[in-house]
Amino acid sequence: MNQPVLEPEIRAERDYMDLCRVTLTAMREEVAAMLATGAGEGDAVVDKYLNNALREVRVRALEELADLDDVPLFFGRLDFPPGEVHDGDVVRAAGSPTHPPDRDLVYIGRRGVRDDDGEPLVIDWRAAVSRAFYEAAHQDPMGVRVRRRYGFDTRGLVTAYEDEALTPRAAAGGDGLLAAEIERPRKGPMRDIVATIQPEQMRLVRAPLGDTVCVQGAPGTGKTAVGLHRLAYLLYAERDRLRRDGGVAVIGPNRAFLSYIRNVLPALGEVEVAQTTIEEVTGARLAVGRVDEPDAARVKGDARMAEVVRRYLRSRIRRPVDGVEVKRQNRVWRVPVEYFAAELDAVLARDLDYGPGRDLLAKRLALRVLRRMELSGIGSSSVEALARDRGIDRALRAVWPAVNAARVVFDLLTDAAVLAEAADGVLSPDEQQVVLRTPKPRSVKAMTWSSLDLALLDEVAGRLARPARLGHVVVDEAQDLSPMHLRAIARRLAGSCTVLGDLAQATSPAAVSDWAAVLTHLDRADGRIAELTRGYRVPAQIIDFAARLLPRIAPDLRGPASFRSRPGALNLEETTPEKLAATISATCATALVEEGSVALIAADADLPAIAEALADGGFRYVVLGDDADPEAERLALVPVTLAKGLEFDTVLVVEPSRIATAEQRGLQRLYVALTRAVTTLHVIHADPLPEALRF
Ligand SMILES: Nc1ncnc2c1ncn2[C@@H]1O[C@H](COP(=O)(O)OP(=O)(O)OP(=O)(O)O)[C@@H](O)[C@H]1O
Repeated sequence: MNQPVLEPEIRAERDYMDLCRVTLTAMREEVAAMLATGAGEGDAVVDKYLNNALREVRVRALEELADLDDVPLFFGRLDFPPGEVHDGDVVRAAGSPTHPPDRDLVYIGRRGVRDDDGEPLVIDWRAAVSRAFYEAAHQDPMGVRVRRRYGFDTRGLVTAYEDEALTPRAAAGGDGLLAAEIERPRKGPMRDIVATIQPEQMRLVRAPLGDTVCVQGAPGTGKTAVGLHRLAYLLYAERDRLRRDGGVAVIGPNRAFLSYIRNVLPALGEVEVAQTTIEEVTGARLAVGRVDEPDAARVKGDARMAEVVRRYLRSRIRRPVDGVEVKRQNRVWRVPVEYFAAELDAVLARDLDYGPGRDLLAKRLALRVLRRMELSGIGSSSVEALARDRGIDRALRAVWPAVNAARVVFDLLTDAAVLAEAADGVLSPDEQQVVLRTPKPRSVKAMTWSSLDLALLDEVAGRLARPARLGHVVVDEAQDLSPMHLRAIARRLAGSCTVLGDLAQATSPAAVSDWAAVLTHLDRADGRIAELTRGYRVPAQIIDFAARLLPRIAPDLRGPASFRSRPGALNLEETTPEKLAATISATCATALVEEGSVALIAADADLPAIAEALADGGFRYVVLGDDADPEAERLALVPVTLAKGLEFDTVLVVEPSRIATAEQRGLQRLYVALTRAVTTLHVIHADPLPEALRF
């Protein structure tokens, strides 16, 4: 229900926002002063560690209290009958616009703001009382009488508000501010959506920490937004536990995407989240230098490769032919070969991974020596020290050699005999052939690595030593991960995860094509699969056009029901090869007149020529994937392989048929490209459109 704009009311709300900002600044200054003066710290020597910990907490608090000028400190208000909500949530601080005796007001914002006396000015959107802001409905008002949403200008100043009376008889409120928020021209990285999270999204955001949730959703249904907000919610609700379990991380498809989402969590006050890619997780600092052919990718990404690795490592273990000799205290202590063999059998019976098995064998041999020493009255050594003795090390090298993960992968992928021995009965001869690297790189150092090689490397490394664990992981664009990638994530999961993706956008040949299987590879088969069906980003005219590809790429999926309709949003511009460059230039020029971000998406191979033509025409742009700052120019040239997860106000997709034929899953790639636009899509082509798109 739209209220006429009452100037005094808006002024009062602005004043209140100012008060909140001043209070936040004071909170921050107080922490900064304590940090500077060392207030509360103990003795510099005796309490060194405690002091350091206190300083770390204060530095983090400062980061969390960072104030972004154009981000409003509250975005909603709930009006309850007096006495209805917990006293500590109600705004009573001096300076609040009204202290009406007939109602309790609760302001909702990105983080809680309290005055000197601890009285709340703004309640965090994740607090229990805030739930009603998102979920109160006419059928179930949750005690709320009026829900107020605010509109802001680009500087974060209140310019409007929308009140919704939540009485059973009232008509449903309009979606005016939601539509305005979505259509607000894009500038820079992704924004948070706390002010307008929808009930179906909020149910996923607030899923308990123990729940693994897998969200399938068409383009623009808010999967990424839901994943990031769930992380913020979990950190609010279970921060200590998540810290204890190793922290949290977001795994995204590439650096361009991570750069795009980088501000969302900090804007919500969450600065402790690692944002990374699967290649960074698995790569042990090795970079990706090549892409596998589809046939090779399918085999390398298959979970059977884990068995190949296991067998290879097992084959390195040999029976002992000599006993063990340890020199200590001027004497030689011996473990006869038959006892050595017995220890080996005992360790093998435990079926441990390669690294822990090796450590255990060393310890058991050391214990045997130690017992002999103790029987002789010489017991000055520890098991740990003895396990590192040169004699034990020599014996282990002959029986259970230490291995290097990169070397193992190199041997498996470059030596047909080594692979055949490990993969016999697991991979067919054809499959073995397809993963072998020819010509063979000269050395491990000379090897270039694909994303799937790195997943293999991680599988080996994971059997040598357990990687650091994480309390919760959000995996975005998960439809592209292979079983081997998913195993690498599972290895690091101490708790649950949030899996986000769209099977229709799966472009990787090694991708798992159903969510139940994804959850099984993640070792979270009991995870819940949910679907988001309302599309927020893409207007109906564009999504309906793109959805023509669905029968070919994902026959079981439907396009989203778009939240918005924009007549004129879709423009098909057919031209001739001679006029293609001119058409592109003219469309870019028109698009740049409007406010907001503009992207040109084309097949990777076509982009350099298009870029050159645009440069000749005097256009300034950034090419995504270069080191250049993606926000340096309004026009971005996007190689289609980097478009996933991104969005722009206006998008030009150039020569769809060339995108469709550039790779095996080219139609899926095209579906991604066609669904990046928030307001307008221009499809520019001289070649005929792919058949599925023709009218
Ligand atoms: N409740 C909401 N309020 C405001 N904006 C929203 C809401 N939900 C989604 N959006 C906006 O819709 C756009 C798409 O969201 P998001 O990128 O999370 O979708 P996605 O499902 O991950 O898409 P893709 O499959 O293309 O990666 C973003 O601009 C996001 O801010």
